Amino acid sequence: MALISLEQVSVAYDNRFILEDFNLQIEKGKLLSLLGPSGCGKTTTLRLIAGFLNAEQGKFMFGGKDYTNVPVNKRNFGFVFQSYALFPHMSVYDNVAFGLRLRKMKEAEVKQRVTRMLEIVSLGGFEKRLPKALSGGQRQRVAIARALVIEPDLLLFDEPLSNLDANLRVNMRVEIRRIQQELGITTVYVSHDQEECFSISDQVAVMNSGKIEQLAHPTTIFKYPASEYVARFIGFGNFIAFESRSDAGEDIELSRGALKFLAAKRPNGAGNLGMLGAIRPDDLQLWPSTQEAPLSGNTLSGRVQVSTYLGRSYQYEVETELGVFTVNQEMDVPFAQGEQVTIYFPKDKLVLVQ
Ligand SMILES: Nc1ncnc2c1ncn2[C@@H]1O[C@H](COP(=O)(O)OP(=O)(O)OP(=O)(O)O)[C@@H](O)[C@H]1O
Repeated sequence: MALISLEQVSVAYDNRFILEDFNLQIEKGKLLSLLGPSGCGKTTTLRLIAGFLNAEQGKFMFGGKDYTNVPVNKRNFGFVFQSYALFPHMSVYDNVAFGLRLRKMKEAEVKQRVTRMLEIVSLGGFEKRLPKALSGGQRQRVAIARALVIEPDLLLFDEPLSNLDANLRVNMRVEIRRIQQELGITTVYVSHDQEECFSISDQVAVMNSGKIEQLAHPTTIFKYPASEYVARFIGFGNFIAFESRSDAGEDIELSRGALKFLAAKRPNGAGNLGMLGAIRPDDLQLWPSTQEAPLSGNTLSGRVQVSTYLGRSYQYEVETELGVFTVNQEMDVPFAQGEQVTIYFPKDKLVLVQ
């Protein structure tokens, strides 16, 4: 049974629905991310779960109990926000101890818990420091320790890493995942950063205008986006609108005018619905048109319009009779502008979406 269940929830601001008939289930001990562009309703969903916001309609079930009208202070949930919101005049120790003292816990136990939690977030020895004497990453770890020390039934993160620089973000997300798994704590994590969500989640819910477009394991979303929206959001930069499709054993035969293409069926037989083909720029390869592509698969003739150097690879904009394709390719000797090329892509990299 799911630990969290949002059932047919609707939330409106100023008579405008932000979430409508919204459903979401999360299993105990899992980390689920809400991923989507700015304004799609991620924070609203999190605030609803936290209890900062009331739904117009629908139910929020937690551990089999109706939590819809349970006030914030009666929900034993921990929060970590984008701005760490530490108490500036309190030491690291007192910041972390705050929630326990509020619960009137005995000082001996407070000490035991705070010490253990500071060890978990690798801040043992920092007890007496004030927040202003800490780095951004250390402050965020104090915020995480403060949220965890109350042993919450649920942990809620809202863009917790967006104020940190790139290297620290990567380290911190590993840290968050490690702590979450070590303590087996159910977590909802909001971010608009795809890589961040994919790297730490058991499940990712991709949101679009207050609806979940796809909810699945990160690898499933990465390989098999369910819709054009999800495909675009996670970097499938090339699309072909097919005119016909037919079953051909292991494959699906597709056509657009006189051009024929093949898509591999998905291993579990599911998905690959629709007539719109999506391919990542990294999954296309270019060959000089004078050479034959060495592998069997899909090909399309084109001409290099623009070539840009990305460091590890080159990015090409290639003009074809089906529009402009973006190709990322690692190579020592790049294709020149105006060069005639063949675009090649294997059938298992062509994904059909709706
Ligand atoms: N208090 C409010 N009053 C009116 N409209 C609001 C309020 N809070 C949010 N909204 C609107 O609700 C929509 C969803 O906002 P929400 O904060 O949930 O988006 P988000 O996906 O978290 O975006 P971001 O990544 O920018 O934080 C937006 O269009 C926003 O303008």
